[in-house]
Amino acid sequence: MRIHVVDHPLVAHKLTTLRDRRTDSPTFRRLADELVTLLAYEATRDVRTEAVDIETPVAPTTGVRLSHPRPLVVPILRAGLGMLEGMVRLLPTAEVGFLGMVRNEETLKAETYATRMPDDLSGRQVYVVDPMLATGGTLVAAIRLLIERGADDVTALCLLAAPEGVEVMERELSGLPVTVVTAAVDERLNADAYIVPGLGDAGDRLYGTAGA
Ligand SMILES: O=P(O)(O)OC[C@H]1O[C@H](OP(=O)(O)OP(=O)(O)O)[C@H](O)[C@@H]1O
Ligand SMILES: O=c1cc[nH]c(=O)[nH]1
Ligand SMILES: [Mg+2]
Repeated sequence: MRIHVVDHPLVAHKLTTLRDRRTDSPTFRRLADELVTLLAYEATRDVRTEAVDIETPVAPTTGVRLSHPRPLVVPILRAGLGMLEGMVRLLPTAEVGFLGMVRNEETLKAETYATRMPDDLSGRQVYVVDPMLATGGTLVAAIRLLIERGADDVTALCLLAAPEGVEVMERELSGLPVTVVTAAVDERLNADAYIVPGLGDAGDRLYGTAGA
């Protein structure tokens, strides 16, 4: 497994506002969307392409286009939905699959409540989007499922990661074709397995359900 931390002043600027507890849900959603675009630019560096012959108004030439089979983008519901639009804006021909997963806040185990994507992912490049990599339980389970279905290249885009979660991913997904792209690796997890300093509960902040 490889990890890539996107080190860019615009990413750091937007992430700081995202972390700020005073940032309201509409602004949080907009910033998450903008950050995905910046992360996706890095994350799609190895997206598969093929040569294509075209004619410009001036001359014939050979360019590139995304190759078949199309990449699959998988948001992990609920919070991952906040990253979907930004991702498909950059990869408009991508297919989209869905994984509904929630972390049981007592056991910290990821529970899957919805799966809607192709059964056969043989030879597919997959981009998983989920803002938070905390204990790593959710992403490890999601990526195992994708690889069991045949995906041969999985990139996870996260807004924030905890070092504990990165370590779990490295151990559990060792030797597998997996890359994690994130805007930052924070200090640690707290006793409730929330990322410190983090940004709180990403789903609640995206959808205005804090304290609900
Ligand atoms: O790395 P982990 O310890 O597994 O935690 C990370 C998961 O927690 C959050 O989702 P949550 O369970 O809050 O669900 P939600 O998106 O519906 O709010 C987040 O979006 C990840 O999916
Ligand atoms: O800090 C965290 C940890 C898990 N899920 C979140 O939304 N935030
Ligand atoms: Mg949540």
